[in-house]
Amino acid sequence: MSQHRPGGPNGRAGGVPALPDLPEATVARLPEYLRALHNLAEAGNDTVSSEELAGAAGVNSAKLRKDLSHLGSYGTRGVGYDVALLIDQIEFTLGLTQRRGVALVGVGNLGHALAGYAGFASRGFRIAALFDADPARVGELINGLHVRHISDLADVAVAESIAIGVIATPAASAQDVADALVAAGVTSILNFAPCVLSVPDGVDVRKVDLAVELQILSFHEHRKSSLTALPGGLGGGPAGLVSAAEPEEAVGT
Ligand SMILES: NC(=O)c1ccc[n+]([C@@H]2O[C@H](COP(=O)([O-])OP(=O)(O)OC[C@H]3O[C@@H](n4cnc5c(N)ncnc54)[C@H](O)[C@@H]3O)[C@@H](O)[C@H]2O)c1
Repeated sequence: MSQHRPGGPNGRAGGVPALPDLPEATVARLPEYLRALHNLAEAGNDTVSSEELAGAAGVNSAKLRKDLSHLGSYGTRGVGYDVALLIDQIEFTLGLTQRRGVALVGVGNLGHALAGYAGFASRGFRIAALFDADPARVGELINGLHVRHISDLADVAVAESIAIGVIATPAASAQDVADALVAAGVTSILNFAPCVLSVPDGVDVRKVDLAVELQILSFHEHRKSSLTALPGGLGGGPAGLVSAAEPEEAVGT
């Protein structure tokens, strides 16, 4: 994933007290902690040690303690963290205590799968509107929502308090869709189209591209095979290739 965040999160919350800024890598790990905490709560755990929670979230415990200290959460020596309290703190920090309306634009192969996914609601998101430009798709009922024409976006965005727009159109249309979302007052965009979007300051864009993830894994496969092919194994290989590779944990932290 990549992120473009020109404006930063502070100072534009419109009446809501400004949250402390957090390192981007910490923000990216908070949802993992939250998922692990919900699992622990469902299994009947009231408290959790930093080691247990770190293991469940797949990070090291020192990093977890540092991340949670940004939230003012330090746990209790010998007891650990209060699971319910930590869930509240992370949900508050991530802004999940307020349900945010999501509009999905582009209801083709990918859009259908996203629109039909029940997991968003259980994690705090309501898909409130579906849009497409193809008249043949308009009116189709998916998961209780009728697909609307993209020309209705501005009106529906206001009526449904849309906060986040998801773009699942071909790349060629994605910038137009982003412009329409921004014009409709949407300030957060999740872009599945394989292209870079240009947006004004104050609009956050996150990009999801599974092909990029596969290409990164391909690089690691390629690198592993180049290392094992060398006499002596690790430490060899083309110098630039080996020195350019950093452990995933070290990136952006
Ligand atoms: N990020 C990922 O991992 C990932 C995975 C698969 C597909 N994709 C991307 O997702 C996008 C959608 O893929 P798909 O297979 O669902 O394509 P698709 O052709 O099946 O669906 C695209 C839909 O967008 C609609 N559309 C086109 N222009 C529009 C506009 N201006 N406004 C509203 N709707 C518009 C089309 O009518 C169509 O229904 C593509 O950009 C594709 O490259 C990304």
